[in-house]
Amino acid sequence: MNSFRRLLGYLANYRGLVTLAIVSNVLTAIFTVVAIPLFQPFLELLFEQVEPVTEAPAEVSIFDVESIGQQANFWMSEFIATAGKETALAWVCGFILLSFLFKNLFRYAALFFMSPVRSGIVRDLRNHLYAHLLQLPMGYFTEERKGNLLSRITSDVQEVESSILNVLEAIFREPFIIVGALGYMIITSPSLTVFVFGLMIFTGVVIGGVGKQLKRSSTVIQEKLGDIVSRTEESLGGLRIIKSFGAEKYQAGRFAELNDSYRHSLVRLLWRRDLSSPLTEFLGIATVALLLWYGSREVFSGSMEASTFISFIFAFYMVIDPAKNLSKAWYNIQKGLGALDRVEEVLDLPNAIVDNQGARTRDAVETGLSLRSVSFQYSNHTPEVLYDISFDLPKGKVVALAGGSGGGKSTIADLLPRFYDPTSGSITLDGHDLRDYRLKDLRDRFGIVSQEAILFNDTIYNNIVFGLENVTPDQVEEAARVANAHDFITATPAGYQTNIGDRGNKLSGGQRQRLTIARAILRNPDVLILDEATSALDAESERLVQDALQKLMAGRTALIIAHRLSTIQNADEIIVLDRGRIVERGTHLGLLGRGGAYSKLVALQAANE
Ligand SMILES: Nc1ncnc2c1ncn2[C@@H]1O[C@H](COP(=O)(O)OP(=O)(O)OP(=O)(O)O)[C@@H](O)[C@H]1O
Repeated sequence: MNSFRRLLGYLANYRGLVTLAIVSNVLTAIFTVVAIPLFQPFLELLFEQVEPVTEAPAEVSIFDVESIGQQANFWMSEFIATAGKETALAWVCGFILLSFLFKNLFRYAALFFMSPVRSGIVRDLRNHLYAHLLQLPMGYFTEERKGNLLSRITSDVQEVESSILNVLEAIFREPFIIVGALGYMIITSPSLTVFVFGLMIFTGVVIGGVGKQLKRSSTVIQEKLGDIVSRTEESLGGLRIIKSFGAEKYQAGRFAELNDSYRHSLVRLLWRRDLSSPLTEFLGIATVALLLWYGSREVFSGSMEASTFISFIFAFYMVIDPAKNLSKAWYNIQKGLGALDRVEEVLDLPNAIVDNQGARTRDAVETGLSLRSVSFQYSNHTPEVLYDISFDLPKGKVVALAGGSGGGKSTIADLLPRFYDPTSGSITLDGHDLRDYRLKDLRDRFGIVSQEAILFNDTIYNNIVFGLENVTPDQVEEAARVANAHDFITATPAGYQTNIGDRGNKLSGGQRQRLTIARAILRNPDVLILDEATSALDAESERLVQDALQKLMAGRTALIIAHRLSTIQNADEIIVLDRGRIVERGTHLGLLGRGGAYSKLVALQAANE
C-alpha cells in the first residue's frame, strides 16, 4: 500500500489535470445514466401498459420516485398526444443519441486530460529514480547488479505506466457510472438490485484472488528480466574476451538458460492474466442469466412491470462494462504494483553518506590530509581490506602508493573523496574529519584521473567541461592544450563538437586519457588523485600522456597509485602496501637502499619489462 500512496503523491503534482479528468468523468457518468429513466415511461406508454396520464401530479419530489414517474408519464402522454407516437419516438431516440454524444465527448476529454498525467508520472518516476541512483553510496553498486538497476529504470517504470497508469482512467470513471446506474437500479427494484449486487460481489472476490497471484508472478518476471539485461550488458562489455576465447557457444548457452527461465515464468503469468477475460465474461453472463431468471419470475408473478424489468436490465447493462473494466484494472494494478515495489526498493534505499547538520564549507585546502589508524571493509560479510593505515598527504606534496595487486591502493584513494567512509580510524582535511564537511565542497577539492578513462557519449567539449559551470571555450581549449589534446581534437571532423561515441570508443586509448587529464586540469583541483593507467600505450602516446600528467601535477598535492614504479621516483613519500597493511615507507632512494619490499617490486618490474 505504501507504493500506492507514493503513486498518489506523484498524482498530486497534477492536481489541476486530475480534477479536470474527474469532472469530465462525472459528466460522462451523468450522460451515461441520464438516458435510462427515459426508457421506462416511454416503453410503458408505447406498449400501452399504462393509461395515458392527463393530469400532472400535485407534487413532485426527488425523494418520491412515484411522483417523478407520474410527472414523466404526464409529459410523455402529452407529448405523444400532441406530436404522435412516431415523432415522440424520434425525439426520444434523438435525446438518447445526444446524451451518448455528450457522454463520449466528455469521455474523450477525460482521456485527453489524463494523458499528460500518465506520461508525466512516468517521467517523474524515472527522473527521481535516476537522481536517487546517482546519490547512492558506491557500496550499493558493487552488490546490486547493474542490469537489475537498468531494468528497474526501464522496464519496471514502463510496467507501472502500462499497468497502473493505463487503468487510472477506469478508476476515475467507472465508479461514477456504476454508482449512477446502481442508484437507478435501487430506485427501480431494491430486491433485484440486492440480488445482482450479491452476484457481483461474488464475482469480485473470485477475480481478486487471481489478481493477487498476478502481483507475485510479476515480481518474479521483472527480476528475471533484470538478469537478462545484466547478462547482455556484461557480454557486450566483454565481447573481445568472449570472441578471443571462442566462448560464444558457452555464453549463448548460459544466456539461453536465463531466457528459458524467464519464458517459463512469463507463460505462467500470461496463463493467469489471460484467465481474467474469459473468467469475467463467464461470470458476467452467469449473472445476466440468473438476473433474467429471477426478474422474469417477478414479472410473471405480477410483482414487477415488464417495462420496469427492461429498463432495469438496461441500467444493469450500463454497469457491466464499467465493472468489467474495474476488474481488469484490478488485475493490472496488481501486476503494476509488483513493478512499483521494485522501483520503491531503490527509492527507499537510504544514502549512507550525507551532509551532517551544520557541515563545514571549504573552498581551498590549507594544510592537507591525514589518515589515522584507518581500517576498512566493504561490507559486513567481506573481510577487512585495510588495517591500521596512517599517513599524511601535506599540501603541495606528492605521495605514491605502491604494492602488489589487491593491496588496497584504490580503496585508499576512494576513501579521500568519501566514496566510502572508513570502518574505523579517521581521515582529516585541514584538521577536521572529512565527515564534517559539506560533501560537495569536499569533492570539489579533488580531481580524479582514473585508470580507465571514463568518458560519456557526448561531444569532446562537454566531456571536458563535464558539469562545471561558467567555463569559457578559451579555458576549455587551454586545458586541452596543457593536456596535449588540442591537436588531435582539432583534427577530428567537428573539432571540440565531435561526438566521441559510447565511453569514448571513437578515440584511441591515449586520446581518451588525455581528455580525462584535460578535464582534471580544467577543474583546477587542490588535490589530485591519480590512478595510473595500466594499459600499455605506444611510446609516442605514452610520452604525450606522461607529459600531460607532469603538467597537471605541477605544484599540486597529489596521491598517485603507481603501477609503473618508474613514474614515482620523484614522489615525496612512497607507501608500500601489502594485503591492506603498510609494509614500508620512504623515498625512492631510501627504499631502494633498504632492499625490502619496494626494491623487490622494482626488481620484479625491471625483469618483466
Ligand atoms: N567493491 C568491493 N567489494 C568488496 N571487496 C572489494 C571491492 N573492491 C575491492 N575489493 C577488495 O579489496 C582489496 C583491495 O582492493 P584494491 O582495488 O584497493 O587493491 P589495489 O591495490 O588497488 O589493486 P590493483 O593494483 O590490482 O588495482 C582486494 O582484496 C579486493 O578484492
